[in-house]
Amino acid sequence: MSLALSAHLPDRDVQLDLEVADGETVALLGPNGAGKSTLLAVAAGLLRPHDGRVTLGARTLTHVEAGRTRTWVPPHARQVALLAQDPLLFPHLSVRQNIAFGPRARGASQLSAGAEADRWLDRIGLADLGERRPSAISGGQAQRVAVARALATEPRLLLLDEPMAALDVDVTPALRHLLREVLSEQTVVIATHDVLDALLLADRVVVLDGGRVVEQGPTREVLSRPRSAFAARIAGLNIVAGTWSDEDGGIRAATGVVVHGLPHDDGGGADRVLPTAGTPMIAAFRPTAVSVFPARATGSPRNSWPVTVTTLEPHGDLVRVRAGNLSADITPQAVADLALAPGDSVWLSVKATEVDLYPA
Ligand SMILES: Nc1ncnc2c1ncn2[C@@H]1O[C@H](COP(=O)(O)OP(=O)(O)OP(=O)(O)O)[C@@H](O)[C@H]1O
Repeated sequence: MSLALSAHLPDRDVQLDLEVADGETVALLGPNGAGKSTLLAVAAGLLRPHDGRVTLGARTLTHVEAGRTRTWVPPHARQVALLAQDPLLFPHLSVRQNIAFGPRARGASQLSAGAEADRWLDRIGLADLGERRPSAISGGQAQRVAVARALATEPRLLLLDEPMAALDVDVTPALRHLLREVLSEQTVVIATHDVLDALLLADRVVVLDGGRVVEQGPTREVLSRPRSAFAARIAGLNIVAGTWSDEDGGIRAATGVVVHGLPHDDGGGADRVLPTAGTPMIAAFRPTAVSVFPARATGSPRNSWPVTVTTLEPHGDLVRVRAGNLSADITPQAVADLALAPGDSVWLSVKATEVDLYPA
């Protein structure tokens, strides 16, 4: 079922708008406090907006105007399943009974609800553990059971709130694999911090920040050409926003910094068309393309900016040097040669050919 949601919650300074097509999986990305959980709670009927509407297919689930409720379907009658970080299984029921609970509540006979639970146990690879209590299985297994229990209710919309967050990293691949398999025919909204969830599970990502949608699009497009600071961070790219300047042959940021690069053009080739002056654009480049120098770099067409080092942190085999919003990944040897430390004044340098420029 397609979802359309619009919600204004002035007490949280939140205005959220989201549309999800039938069968689509959308990942909600954003920093803490961006509004991801609020959006899921509004969709699930756990939170009433001051103004807003939630429709699933042709059915209105929530309709509130200036605090006055016009339509309100309670959570249990929405055919919406919400799966939280904590699997919240019924502790006094067996794993199998937990899964059979939804079909039973919908009026299925004990026999057919049990058969449905057995199919799910098989599908999640836990056929041997059906008679155990939730306290006698692992956290990763419990989360699989929670997925099965949610889907056994045949929801028209599935909401996942950071489903991997409480799990050990070694069990997340198995759960992600299961989700990828079972989510394909569902309409799903998944709130996550994790770029892998977005890449492996979602058709589209919606980036929230400060209670608003700041960016959205197909997952690959957003991660390869991010426009918001958060999407750039999870895509592992530096971005600088500015406007095209003919005279600089690059973009000029509000801070006065000029970034030279290759303007994106769809055709490619010799007759590339330069952007019009003043066009808002983003410059993106990888931290591994950035070098750190004690003085201004010269030589091949380069960008070179004076910065102050804020932090140094390990990043794989390299060291990530952060300077404000910009990062450079350099070798530990280079850090030692430069005797780098936070507070140092250095120059960051990146070749223009390493910088991708595209419309903001
Ligand atoms: N129970 C609450 N009462 C009042 N304000 C709240 C409540 N929960 C969240 N907020 C506020 O609503 C805004 C959105 O928060 P929300 O929890 O939806 O963000 P989030 O993206 O889910 O963050 P996180 O990743 O930390 O869970 C924030 O400004 C937050 O402080």
